[in-house]
Amino acid sequence: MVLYPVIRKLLEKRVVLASASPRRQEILSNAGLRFEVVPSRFTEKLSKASFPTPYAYAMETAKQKALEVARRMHQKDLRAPDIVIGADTIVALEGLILEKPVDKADAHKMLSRLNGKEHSVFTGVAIVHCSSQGGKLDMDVWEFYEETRVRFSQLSEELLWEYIHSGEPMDKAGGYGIQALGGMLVESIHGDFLNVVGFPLNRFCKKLAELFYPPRPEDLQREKQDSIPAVDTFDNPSDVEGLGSSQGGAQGVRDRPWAEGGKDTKDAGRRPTVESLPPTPVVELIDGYKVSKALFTACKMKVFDLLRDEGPLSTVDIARKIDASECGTGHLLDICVAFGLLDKTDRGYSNTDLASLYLLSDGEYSLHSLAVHNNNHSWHLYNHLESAIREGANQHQRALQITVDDPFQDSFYRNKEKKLQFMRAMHGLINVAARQAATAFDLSRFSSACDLGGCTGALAYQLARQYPGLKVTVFDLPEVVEDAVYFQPGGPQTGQVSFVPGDFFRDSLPEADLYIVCRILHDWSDDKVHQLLSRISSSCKPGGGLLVLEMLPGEDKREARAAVVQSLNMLVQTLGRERTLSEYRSLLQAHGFADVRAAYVGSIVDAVLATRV
Ligand SMILES: Cc1cn([C@H]2C[C@H](O)[C@@H](COP(=O)(O)OP(=O)(O)OP(=O)(O)O)O2)c(=O)[nH]c1=O
Repeated sequence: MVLYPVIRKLLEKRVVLASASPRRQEILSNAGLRFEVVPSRFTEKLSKASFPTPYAYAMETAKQKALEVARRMHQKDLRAPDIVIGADTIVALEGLILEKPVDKADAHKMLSRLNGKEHSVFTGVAIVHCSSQGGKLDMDVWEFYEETRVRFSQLSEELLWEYIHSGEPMDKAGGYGIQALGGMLVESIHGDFLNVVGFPLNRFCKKLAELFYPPRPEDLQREKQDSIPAVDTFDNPSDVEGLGSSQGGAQGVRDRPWAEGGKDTKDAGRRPTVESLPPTPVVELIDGYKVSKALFTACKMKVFDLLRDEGPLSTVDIARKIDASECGTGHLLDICVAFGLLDKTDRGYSNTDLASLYLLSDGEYSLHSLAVHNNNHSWHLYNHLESAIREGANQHQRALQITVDDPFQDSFYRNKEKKLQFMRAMHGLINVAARQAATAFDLSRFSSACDLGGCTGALAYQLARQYPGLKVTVFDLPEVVEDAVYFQPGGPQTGQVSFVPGDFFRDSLPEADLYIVCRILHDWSDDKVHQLLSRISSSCKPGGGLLVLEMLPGEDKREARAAVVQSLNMLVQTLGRERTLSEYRSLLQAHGFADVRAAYVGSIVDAVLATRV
């Protein structure tokens, strides 16, 4: 039986499971999927320390497993499969990632760690859609993860060893198999059981549904928010052709790279009525600014730092320490709990993992300064959004009484304090995206790179970490370079990175095999972008590369929410806008670059790589 038409859609495709795991094979074939099994040869050796979260590591490993198989099959057959599915399951406990034990002693170490405690099992899944033209392989990747919480009973040493001697732990993440003898170790589980066994089938079906079929308004009403749409939602004779039909899918639509939103002729002209539309999304949209402002305020008042240093704390204690009213503090804390930033127990409030990772003022992936910058700067500009829309121009003059020819020199860097705030904000943001940006393409053929407008060097250090043979020059304004030293991380890669002060519109660019512009082109008007590209093009040798890291909105601008929001932000704050892949392709080709390729890697930047002819 094929339960879901989304699975049935895949029956028409050549689908490959890039996994040797017998559990994954069983789960997918039980669901009615037909596929070939080609185990991946990707060795699971990514540096765990370079990932902000355990699930980011699992997703990247899953992606690399699938990409390896797609490339190998394409090379061998000159015909890649249509779809390659990769997965990686890990166990995470107190910031530690546990994979398969290497021997019995290792299994014992892992099981002892898990003993009597709750841990998370994450499975990262990558669905790679392949197409080839003229022998060249194009791949779009769709990634997601699922988390299941599992609690172990308190187990005796004797029982642990007996279990280890059964041999079951050896090929399983965390050293146990919940589906067999290991089930006896487990006291409770919260979440998808199959996710623990190696494949989150339910979430997989939902993802496929998202990729193929945009929901219709009446379906939103009929289904629970997070449910798999009912069969008749899909069984529509005018539905999309399937994965293979969306030529260059990810180029056009990123959130659903392979769907053809709005093409469903049966729905054309249908209007949602008040009775059929759930009001919640609109109310949530209206309330969005209240939540943002609460988050900014909690950051500004350093609530998360306080709880890291002294938590758990009660409302009264927090109010006293942040010098605020008890009633106001209570509201602020409640909002943080409701949005998953704080936990509340009998002992008081404490940071969740999310807050510890992103909202402390000094964490590696801290977005604290970004929140403060939004509060202190962007917020004022957005008060004049209507004027920005009417005039099609930024609002520095109205909001801050500043005439802006150059948003950086005239506004963001207008005094030392503002400059450092902006640098800190960008540093956190780029750090979060840097790993995915650095590995979106294999850059190992380049021996030198120049990151134009590379600010604190966040991307440069990550590139150095990923490519030990690469020398990276960060080229930025003198006032930025003078303070970049405050952001230098420790570690051997610092020797690969150097800073050169200069203005990329005026001064000669450092020599490099690869030029990089990360979130730079979107700041500028088309004229300025042409100027800059022309300067890069003159400096770049034939065969050299240009890597553009920007968000890529869908061609029809309805998709890729984060990108369209960011484009609006560019209007309000700068002289530029986000551009689509085809716009970048034309720009790059006009300046002597060819072989323009795109990788859709994340919500902060996507990547476009081109070669100088
Ligand atoms: C926690 C747990 C994991 N596992 C398994 C699922 C995965 O097969 C394995 C984790 O290893 P993975 O590296 O995710 O997968 P794999 O090596 O088996 O296969 P491949 O890399 O070729 O895709 O652990 C269970 O079977 N039961 C469990 O309870």
